[in-house]
Amino acid sequence: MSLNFAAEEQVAVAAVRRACMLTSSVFNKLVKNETLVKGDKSPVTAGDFAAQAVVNTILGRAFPDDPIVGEEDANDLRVESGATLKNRIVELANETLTAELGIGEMAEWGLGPGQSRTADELLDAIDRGTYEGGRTGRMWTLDPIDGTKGFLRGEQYAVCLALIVDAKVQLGVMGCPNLPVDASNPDGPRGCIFVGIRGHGSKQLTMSGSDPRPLKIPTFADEELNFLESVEAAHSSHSFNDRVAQLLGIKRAPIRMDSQAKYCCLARGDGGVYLRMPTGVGYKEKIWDHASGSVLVEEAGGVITDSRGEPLDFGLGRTLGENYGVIAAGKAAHVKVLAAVKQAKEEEAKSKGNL
Ligand SMILES: Nc1ncnc2c1ncn2[C@@H]1O[C@H](COP(=O)(O)O)[C@@H](O)[C@H]1OP(=O)(O)O
Ligand SMILES: [Mg+2]
Ligand SMILES: [Mg+2]
Ligand SMILES: [Mg+2]
Repeated sequence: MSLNFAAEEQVAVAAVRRACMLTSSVFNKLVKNETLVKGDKSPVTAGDFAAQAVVNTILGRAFPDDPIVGEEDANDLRVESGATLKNRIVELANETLTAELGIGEMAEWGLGPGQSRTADELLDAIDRGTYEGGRTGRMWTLDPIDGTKGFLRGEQYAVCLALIVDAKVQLGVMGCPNLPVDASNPDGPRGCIFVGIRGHGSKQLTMSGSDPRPLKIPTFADEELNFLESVEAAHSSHSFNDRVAQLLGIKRAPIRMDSQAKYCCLARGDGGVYLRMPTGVGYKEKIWDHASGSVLVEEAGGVITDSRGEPLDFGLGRTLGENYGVIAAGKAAHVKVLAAVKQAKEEEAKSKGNL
């Protein structure tokens, strides 16, 4: 029987839950000077930094020897021009770390009333996330807000945390504060946590980490299949997906959603295929954008590969290396989608050759 990572699961769920409390509460209060534009033109908010500070503080206390590959770093907060944003992040992170949640996590992990950290401690916690990754050993990977653009629009985003051991994802935990608990009731209650543990299945929990519901990807009839795809056309090619859908005879419209919430929706059967093809040259997918989603999907009975049918390699460092896209689906659907993707790629290559 494989390890069940019970201690890691407990810590990761607690950390993700606290980070989700933070991001939900900050959303309504964000003001203009609480968002920066990073070097790659993507936005980052006080919520991203503060959520990374909270999760890394908790991981640092519970597993002090584990390195972390996190999306954000504190460089922009250590300079004079970042002082206002830094103060806001310290305030938000401490509000969250000291909250009294009435569960048995608190003293042991340095959480709860009276457990405020200094600004330096919190910036250092953010910078615990600068690990380079690699092929061997244990490491965590964190996206404190995946789908920042969705977060800013008040739509879908996810707090994503995964444990990787020797380049294999063993545990993935995702918090989706805005995701309907039940897709068939889109106006009903929102907010859920998803957990995948290698060899032990996938489940959906409430936002407080209770009431586990096992997840299994259903087998879709061909006419029921549909795509889960990015909202942002710059992140993944909509036109390529349309061609693949056409080749497969798919009639249902795609579900467009930001973030790894798409993997959560795939794992519980809200949609049948996650397809993400590169839009242009240069962008490399990051390990924190796929690690937790990949184990969730696999443990719900699905398959995840690149567009050549090769497994994603989490041992290359902070990125997944050269970008061949991502296909995730239930077993039977994956075979069909992979074949259609190959055909669409051949067509594309031919039409480029003929130009
Ligand atoms: N040019 C890009 N191509 C693909 N993905 C990107 C690009 N820029 C940012 N991302 C990341 O894509 C993910 C969102 O993808 P999706 O389109 O599936 O919602 C996020 O992780 C986002 O980072 P971030 O975590 O900063 O939001
Ligand atoms: Mg980002
Ligand atoms: Mg991301
Ligand atoms: Mg992010």
